[in-house]
Amino acid sequence: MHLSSVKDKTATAHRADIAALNYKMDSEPSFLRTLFSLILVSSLLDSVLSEVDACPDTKTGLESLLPSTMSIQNASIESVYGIMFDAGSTGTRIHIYSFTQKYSDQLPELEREIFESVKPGLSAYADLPEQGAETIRGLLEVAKNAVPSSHWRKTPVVLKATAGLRLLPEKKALALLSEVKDILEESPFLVPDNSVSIMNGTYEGILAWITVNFLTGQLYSQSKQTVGILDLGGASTQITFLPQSEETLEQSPLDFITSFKMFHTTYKLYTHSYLGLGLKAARLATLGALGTGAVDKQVFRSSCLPRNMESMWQFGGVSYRYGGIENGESGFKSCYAEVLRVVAGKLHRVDEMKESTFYAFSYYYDRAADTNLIVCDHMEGFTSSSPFLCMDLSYITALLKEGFGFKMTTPLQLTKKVNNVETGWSLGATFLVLQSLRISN
Ligand SMILES: Nc1ccn([C@@H]2O[C@H](COP(=O)(O)OP(=O)(O)O)[C@@H](O)[C@H]2O)c(=O)n1
Ligand SMILES: [Ca+2]
Repeated sequence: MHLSSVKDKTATAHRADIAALNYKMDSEPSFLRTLFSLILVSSLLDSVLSEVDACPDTKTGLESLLPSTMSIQNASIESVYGIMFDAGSTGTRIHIYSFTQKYSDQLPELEREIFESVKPGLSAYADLPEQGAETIRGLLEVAKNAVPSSHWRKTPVVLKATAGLRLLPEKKALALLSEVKDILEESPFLVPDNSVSIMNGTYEGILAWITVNFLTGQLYSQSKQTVGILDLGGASTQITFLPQSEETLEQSPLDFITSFKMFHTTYKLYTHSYLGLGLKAARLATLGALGTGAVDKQVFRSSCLPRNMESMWQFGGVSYRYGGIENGESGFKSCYAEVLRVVAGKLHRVDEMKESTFYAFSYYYDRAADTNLIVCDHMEGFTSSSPFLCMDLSYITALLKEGFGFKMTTPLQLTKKVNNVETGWSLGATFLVLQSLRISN
């Protein structure tokens, strides 16, 4: 895979700040080393990279979404605000967006995003719904400071939960959502119908695709050379792209192809969310602990962990004991065999995916950015703060290579933000809310 790391810059940037660092992998262990040490190097060389215009054709400045005659600031145009909560399996985040829209037949222009987050996510409060909902209250204060009070009543606030709540028993998930709804209703913001819900995985992928293609200017461009997205969450993972070939449409299960209308255009997208293949769910699957609940005293072991390690780990409100295999196997080869079992036969692929460009974010980005050592074959050096590094990186490699079937030459761009705006489904979801309330086109 060719990897590029995308650096975010100001919203007025006129040129693409995409630094492409291409290289070829030869074997898995060196791939893993090169891949993740490369990302470290890219973050250290931030200032240098921002000067590199490796993809001069890609416009990422928000101004580039509008013709130059329309990007002149007009003080008489009022800002419109939208508040979106992303209740993910590992944390809850608030995104407060402000937009202007000068002409009703044009895309809205994103002025700014304010972002804040808390950990753990709502699903960690499965048995304490009131306490879980309290985490929302603090984030709402951020919104009150960000949105002028004259706009509070007309600014919609919506919370969408993803895989963490999808995996909880329905009763517990509904109790959490009901407490959250009460807190939103106490706020001064506009609370639309169905403002608190568990989002369907299909939407998660489509809305992230809308976000990334909006931010990279593809939705405005006539050529619509869109990019695909790969989102790796804690509990689920999504892939979405706009198929160009008839074969893809023919070879895909019906529920992988969805037509979606936004900004007066209908997009027929390939999208799927794999529940249970998020990074943290994959840890449980690798350890053989998925679906076991809290098993007292049982230690789940893996060759992806340092031999002498034994510790506790919490996910979704459940604690698990885990450790390495003392006097047993350890290192990349055996670890890779373990994670391969987690992805084997679980993912649908089409040939076109290998030829497309994908933006990969969330854990694809975070775990790469965390990496500052050669992993797997040097686990003795692991600190207790990152015991899962070898397992996670091996899983990401297996998922991309053996799961989705990406070739060495498939370009993947690791992103956290584009133009200082978070990648992910929240911005697309906010467009949908504004559209349904007829606040935007
Ligand atoms: N705005 C956001 C939201 C999540 N993330 C990343 O997404 C990963 C966790 O995914 P998640 O908690 O949303 O899990 P899911 O509910 O999507 O499975 C972590 O790597 C987060 O840092 C992000 O980078 N930016
Ligand atoms: Ca997510």
